[in-house]
Amino acid sequence: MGPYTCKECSSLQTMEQSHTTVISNSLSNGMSMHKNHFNGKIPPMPWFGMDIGGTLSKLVFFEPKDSITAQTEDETQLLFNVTKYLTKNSAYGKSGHRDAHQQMNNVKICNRIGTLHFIRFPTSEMNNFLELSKKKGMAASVSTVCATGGGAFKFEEMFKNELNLKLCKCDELDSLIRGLLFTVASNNNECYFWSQCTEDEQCSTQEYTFQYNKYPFIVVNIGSGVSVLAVYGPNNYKRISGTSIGGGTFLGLCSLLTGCNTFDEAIELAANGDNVKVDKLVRDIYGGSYSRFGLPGELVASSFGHMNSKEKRAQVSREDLARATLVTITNNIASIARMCALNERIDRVCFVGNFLRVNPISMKLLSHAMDYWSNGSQKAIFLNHEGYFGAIGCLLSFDERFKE
Ligand SMILES: Nc1ncnc2c1ncn2[C@@H]1O[C@H](COP(=O)(O)OP(=O)(O)OP(=O)(O)O)[C@@H](O)[C@H]1O
Ligand SMILES: CC(C)(CO)[C@@H](O)C(=O)NCCC(=O)O
Repeated sequence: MGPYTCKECSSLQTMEQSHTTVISNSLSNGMSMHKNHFNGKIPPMPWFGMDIGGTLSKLVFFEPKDSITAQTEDETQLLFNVTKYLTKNSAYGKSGHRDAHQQMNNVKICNRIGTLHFIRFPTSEMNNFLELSKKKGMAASVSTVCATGGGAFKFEEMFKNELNLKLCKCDELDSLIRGLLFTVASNNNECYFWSQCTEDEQCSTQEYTFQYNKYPFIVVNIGSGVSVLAVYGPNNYKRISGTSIGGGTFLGLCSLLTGCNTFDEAIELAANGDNVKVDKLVRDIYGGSYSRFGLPGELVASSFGHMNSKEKRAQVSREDLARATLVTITNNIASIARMCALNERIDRVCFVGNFLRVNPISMKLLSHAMDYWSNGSQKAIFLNHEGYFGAIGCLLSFDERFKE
């Protein structure tokens, strides 16, 4: 992960030519931060980081809360208008949402103290987002947007043509790791795990003190598709595996099988269904467990294995099908994560990505699978800002640009 991942941003490149002062590091994870004084100024606000994914676009907005005033009256007014629009609403247009519960206070970026606001909208609504940005004056007020995810490449021309905005492109996995390390370093209560996941009633979340400055660890990013990374240091990671069977697959298959229209609806259906009516279990084949190889009777032997029977098909509900789809996708991800962790000899596995949004069923399944098959040696860790690390890391790379 190089310091200059946003190489294409010409305005920032110009800024770099002015003199740079090293400031103290607000991250204690080894990523040193520097402040560039281009004529004594840092880039004009508002500051955004954007992660344009295959399904969802994530926008992180930095609202300054310190007493440092803007350089010009125009800047103050523009910032005021944008801040008011973004922070006084929690819905934007038809499909934009602000996740107020994830708001991060007292964050230090570019030596400014402020609040991070988290907004998401479907990437398929990009046209409407650009229209709204124009209408609300956001585009006019912003000089630079750091963007990551595949969409930073796919929509680059569109941003230029529609908003006259040049995207400062950052790599999505660099941004993910940078954002994750920063967030964990900034929030003591960012990480948690699920304990006692075999007993559904007793299964609950517990805060996890993640020693983020201790390496290595695995990151499994479950977005539309899945990327598995092994992180060996703040600037040292590799993408060790991936699968196309991810969050997009769950939503796609679930929509086909149940006719549901949204992710939240799919999860709600799954919460009220039973996969045992759809899946063939070990006990359906053995009459009990296959003890010789440690396969309990309740284990799914064959996902959707009952669905070849017309009789069984007549007995399943939409809820059962949604549950079976969720269990199938999640178990497959758990298997890949386990094998990766084993191969790399790493025991801490962080699961992130918006597939885990409002999705305790998958988190419990992942936790149980990691724990059970590793005899307790591998640990599944979850983070509160699940799907926003790419966008956070992207905003930070704005800051990182000011390295000497
Ligand atoms: N409101 C939502 N709308 C659509 N999908 C959602 C929503 N909330 C959660 N999801 C789930 O999150 C997944 C997208 O996650 P995420 O935003 O992390 O990935 P992405 O950046 O869009 O994808 P990729 O990284 O593969 O390009 C969806 O495939 C779906 O399973
Ligand atoms: C293509 C990306 C990296 C886009 O975020 C993601 O969707 C992904 O990792 N998909 C899985 C691709 C694979 O390894 O099979």
